[in-house]
Amino acid sequence: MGVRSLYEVLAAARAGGNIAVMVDVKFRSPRDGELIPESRLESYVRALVDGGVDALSTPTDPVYFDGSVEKARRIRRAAGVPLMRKEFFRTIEQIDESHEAGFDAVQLSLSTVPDIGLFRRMKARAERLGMEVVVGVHSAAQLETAVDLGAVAVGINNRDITVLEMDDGTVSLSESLMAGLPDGMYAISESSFRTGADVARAAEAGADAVLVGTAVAKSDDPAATVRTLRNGAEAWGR
Ligand SMILES: O=C(O)c1ccccc1NCC(=O)[C@H](O)[C@H](O)COP(=O)(O)O
Repeated sequence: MGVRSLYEVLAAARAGGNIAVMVDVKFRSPRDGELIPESRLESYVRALVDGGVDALSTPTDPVYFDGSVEKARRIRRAAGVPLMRKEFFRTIEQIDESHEAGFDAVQLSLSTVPDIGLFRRMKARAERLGMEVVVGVHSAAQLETAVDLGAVAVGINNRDITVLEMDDGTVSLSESLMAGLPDGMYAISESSFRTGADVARAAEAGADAVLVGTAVAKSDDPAATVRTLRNGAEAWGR
């Protein structure tokens, strides 16, 4: 089994002057419809691992993203890399459930958990269980809140999850927020990557990782796509 710490993946990328490649295993999206048929789950995840993916995430929401904790368990069994849960978290019990399902990390997004008291309790509970916490942000004000919360890592979502990512999203959001990132805080630039040039922009802005979902799911050869991204994003999406 490989490294199961997302923080370590981010630290290694920063130390090596690289950008880590994370893939969001998303079965459908409100914007694009079906992306990965359930019957392809294991072969898709194995292809990502073959391509050298550094870490994975998956949205477990069943309504909009066709995810589930059961599918997450299958991803867990198919891959030894760090696995992060994305969800419209509502309760502390979902944090316990995440740990029990084998997630290494949870992304708690300030857009979807705006109650800071609840946010703090969820974060503390996750950390007490030994999980890592990525604080999801979509604005400069949320980045300030993430700093106040003592975030180790932020996920800068270039798309707006409150409109179910129906917006186009652009890496320029990551570029502008990265300028206010404190030293020592890790950053994942998430969503809306279509070309190598987008990834190169995130890397130049100082992101430690990119999180790509739709573009990898839609590619004819997901392993080759991940490999291209890891070897230098320039050749991707041309
Ligand atoms: O970001 C969240 O907090 C979230 C919560 C619940 C369901 C989904 C959520 N995010 C989804 C994503 O962030 C994207 O699927 C991911 O970044 C990949 O985006 P894309 O490459 O544009 O498909």
